[in-house]
Amino acid sequence: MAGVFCPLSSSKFRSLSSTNPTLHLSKPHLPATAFPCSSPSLSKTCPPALHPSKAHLSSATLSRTHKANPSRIRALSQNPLEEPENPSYFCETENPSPKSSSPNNPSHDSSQNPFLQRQLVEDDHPREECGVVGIYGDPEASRLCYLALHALQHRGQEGAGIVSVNNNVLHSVTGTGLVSDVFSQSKLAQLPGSSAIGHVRYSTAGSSMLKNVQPFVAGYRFGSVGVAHNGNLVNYRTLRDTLEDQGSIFNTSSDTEVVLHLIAISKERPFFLRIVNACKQLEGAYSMVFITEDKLVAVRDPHGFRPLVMGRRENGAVVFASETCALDLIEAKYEREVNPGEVIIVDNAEGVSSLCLLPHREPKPCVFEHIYFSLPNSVVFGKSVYKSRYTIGQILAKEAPVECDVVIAVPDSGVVAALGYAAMAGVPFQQGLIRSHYVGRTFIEPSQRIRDFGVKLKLAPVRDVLEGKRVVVVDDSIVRGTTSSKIVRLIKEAGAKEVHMRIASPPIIGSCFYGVDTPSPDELISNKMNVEKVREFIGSDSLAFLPLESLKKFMGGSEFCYACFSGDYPVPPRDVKIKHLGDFVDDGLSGKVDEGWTHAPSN
Ligand SMILES: O=P(O)(O)OC[C@H]1O[C@H](OP(=O)(O)OP(=O)(O)O)[C@H](O)[C@@H]1O
Ligand SMILES: NC(=O)CC[C@H](N)C(=O)O
Repeated sequence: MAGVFCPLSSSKFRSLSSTNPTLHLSKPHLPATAFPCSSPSLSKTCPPALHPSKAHLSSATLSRTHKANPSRIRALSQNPLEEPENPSYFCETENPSPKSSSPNNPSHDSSQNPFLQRQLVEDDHPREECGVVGIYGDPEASRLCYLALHALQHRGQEGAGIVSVNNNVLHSVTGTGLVSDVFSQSKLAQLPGSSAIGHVRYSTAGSSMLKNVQPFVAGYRFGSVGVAHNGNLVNYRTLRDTLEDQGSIFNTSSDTEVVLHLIAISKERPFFLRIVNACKQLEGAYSMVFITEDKLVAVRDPHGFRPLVMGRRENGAVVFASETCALDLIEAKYEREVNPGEVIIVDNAEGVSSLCLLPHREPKPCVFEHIYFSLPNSVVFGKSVYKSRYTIGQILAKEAPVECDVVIAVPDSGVVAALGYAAMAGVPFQQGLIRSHYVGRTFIEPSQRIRDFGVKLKLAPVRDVLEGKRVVVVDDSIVRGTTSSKIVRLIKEAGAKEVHMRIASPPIIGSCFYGVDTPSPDELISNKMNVEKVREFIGSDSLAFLPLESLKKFMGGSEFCYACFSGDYPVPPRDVKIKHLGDFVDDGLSGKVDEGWTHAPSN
């Protein structure tokens, strides 16, 4: 087994292969990786003990459902992504004229526009992803997990859950809604123990039902395992079909469940090699934390699409989280990222062991984390999100200048880029839109006749800032175009003389298959229209996007995934997006049963 395990250069990490004679490693040739394997000096960090005894499984609230005949699941194919008609990034009207809510302006009147009409009845934003957390060696593990999930709430609002381990028993509480909806003092009291994992969910595979809320817990031959996953598996359907052919029965319609089945059927010993064995069969994005009776394991896929960081509390407790903002909240010091393709095992016997067991591929972290998803106070992929957004705003001001009196942001995610834009343009930044923090993200507009009600409820214009002004409005992205069109109208109604939209990312032309629930390509406005047509649609006097080349240059070239802007997918999306595979039984929460048919993209 020489050369298989690669301890990192930090002396805190050690190679299991060289020091643990009890391991029975039956796989002779695990792939070599490019991680630093230089440090011969190894030491252990041992968090407080867990008590070994017989394993049991205790799941608190999840009621399992059953799946019917897989042959009824339709195979789907997706059209190749189209190039947008015009690849230019900047567009303005020669003669800016107000395009307010006048019904005479067809380009801006949603009732005349089938594209917009469809959007009005749907949630019209890029969906968040998911957030994961894992804590080992703290007597307050589940409470810390709960706090960390609050810090990660922006990554998923459909459901939340925590699994803790106490006396070799796994305890689980999961529920739909926000972290504050799911957990109470009494629920947290049901989660004793010094290790725990947690999850906030925005679904990418499997609908928004209680049964799909993570972490999942399963019993297998030698014990129990819980998993929390951020990402999306592009070969999920194929794996599930194969497993079902072999007799596996699935409890959920989430892609994540295949991981547990693959672990259960693996013949590898010890446990972490089962995880490695399972992960080798996965394609796509996964930043995952696993919990067992005596271990916490963190894994990141070989491309490192999704973030995952490691930190440590003063008492030595080891913490993993999707973003550093979660570490900050629970006073864990950021140590480093979990590297792409790395498996980190934390247990009482060995402390922290870092293994490079998955094939090493070109890193492709998601650039959209820096543009939209992560909080600005986080360090993601080793870079400050705040700095990225600020610099992107500055670049945008250089690339797409316009005469203006004031720069405002679409809160929240446009704020930092707007600050950068204003600083570079030498124009005051002002709060021209006030956001209500009491409106949930799942707000549904009541009817088309009062179609701006939703955006007005969330964003209120400040007339004092806008009246008679030439206004630059900075937002992070345009997905379907509905937010921008409504905002332009609001700002014009508040008396702005001109409205110039500046978007701190390139046009989005492709769906994400790696954990972001973006709409299908036919719903992405920049996939259907060139910049001038998008400008007409949103009704602004000018519109400019950040050029993709400028973004790449700033982020450092091809070391990121830009698939949503370029259509170049580092891992080919083999299966189409499947939100409802296996949803044959309603758990009474989603209010709909789709009889198991997958939802085909309309193009
Ligand atoms: O083109 P659309 O389909 O309308 O989607 C784009 C909008 O959605 C996001 O905002 P979100 O409402 O998620 O708020 P946030 O900025 O607070 O994250 C994003 O910041 C854009 O404003
Ligand atoms: N957004 C995500 O990371 C989702 C994780 C997983 N694919 C799910 O749908 O639950």
